[in-house]
Amino acid sequence: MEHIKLDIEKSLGFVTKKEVFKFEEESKKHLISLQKGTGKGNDYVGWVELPSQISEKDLNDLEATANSLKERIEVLVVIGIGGSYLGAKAVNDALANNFDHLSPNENPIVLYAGQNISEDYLFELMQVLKEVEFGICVISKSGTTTEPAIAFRLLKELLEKNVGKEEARERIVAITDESKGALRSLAEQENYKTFVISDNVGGRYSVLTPVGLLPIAVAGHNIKELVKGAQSMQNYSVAAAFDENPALLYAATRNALYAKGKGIEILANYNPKLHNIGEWWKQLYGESEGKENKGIFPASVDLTSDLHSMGQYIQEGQRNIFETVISIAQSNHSVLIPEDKNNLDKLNYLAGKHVDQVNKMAELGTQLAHVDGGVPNLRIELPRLNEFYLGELLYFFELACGVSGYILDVNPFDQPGVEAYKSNMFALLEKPGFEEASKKIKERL
Ligand SMILES: O=P(O)(O)OC[C@H]1O[C@](O)(CO)[C@@H](O)[C@@H]1O
Repeated sequence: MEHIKLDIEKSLGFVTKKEVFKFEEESKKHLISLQKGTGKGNDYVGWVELPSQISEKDLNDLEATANSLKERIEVLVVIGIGGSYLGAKAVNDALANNFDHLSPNENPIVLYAGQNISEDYLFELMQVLKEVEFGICVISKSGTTTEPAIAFRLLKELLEKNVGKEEARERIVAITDESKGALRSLAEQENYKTFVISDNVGGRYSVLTPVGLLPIAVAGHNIKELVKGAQSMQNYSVAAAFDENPALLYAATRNALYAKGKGIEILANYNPKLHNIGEWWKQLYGESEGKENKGIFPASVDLTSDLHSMGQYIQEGQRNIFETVISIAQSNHSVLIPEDKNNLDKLNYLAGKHVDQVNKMAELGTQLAHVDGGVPNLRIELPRLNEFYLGELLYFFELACGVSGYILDVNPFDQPGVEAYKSNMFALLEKPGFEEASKKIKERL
């Protein structure tokens, strides 16, 4: 069976193999702590065994809910922020036709809300939703996050106005905690279909729970294959030797590079469908590792597009970065560059070649240039862009993140720093309970 592969060869001029392999025993130990739940943040390691625990029945239930929504709606609005929407968006965008919005297929279009507090965004979204049959999948683990709560209040009201309370109830699904939070109470009171996010799975590790799987199923993608891919990577990661174990090797190499002053990691792709894999990955690694004044800063670029904007910096800016390239071995479609008898554009030397051959040479040329410019390169290769290998990729990144966070000696499963902006915002908005903080913050203005 073919798996996704990690190649660290082009980072070895910057760290030695010995410096990477120094983490071999430690990373194996951390893998066991994750599996046994004996490390930091062990209340939140439910995702480690999750792929193998998802049952056929769970998947059938999700598909049945997706199908019943599909019968009623043209558009599904996924309301959520952070881990409550990034995984679904990453997978949906990776698998969708780039131009689905211009030639709709039999599946509903998935839109997103609650991931910002922009009045213009919500106004324009509601204008669109007035004219279409829509449903809502509202997702919040805590059930109390302000951004999605505002969006849900507005869109629920609009939906009830459009189709009446009874029909709206059939079109709303809530995914939240089993018993706690405002969303749970609301869902129970309104009698919505609900799915549970387990207590032991944090938002950014939740893409393989209903949080990711339901919106992915509604968009028409094969969630069984996605889960199968994650299971395959779960099984492989337990058994593979260190030098063939992508998750352990990735965790070790990035920590070896970090120890050499490489404090920024840029995740690069050569296929625009992977843009939101980068966004998902940034939350996963940023929230997991950026704490106690430590952590690699996760950034991302879409290439070759960003070679014409960020390329200059990557090539010649501060030498504190390394790059991890996601490459798809074989494209899903075939386009050949045609011969042109006038050859005014001087492109005939490419005639007969696949566009992807050019893309691959751009990738290789860039990788060599960046290495020459002092940027260590790692390369992750997916045989194809499909549900199975995306499932492998997602689980690979999650597992590597847990191990990497433990090597860094932080709790990769909390995010205490996110509260700071929330408390200030609540104080500024004079939320009940924040009277003291309100007074104090206003003195600073
Ligand atoms: O699902 P919730 O509880 O609304 O949280 C959304 C996001 O907010 C955070 O708690 C903080 O950003 C993330 O960890 C999480 O993914």
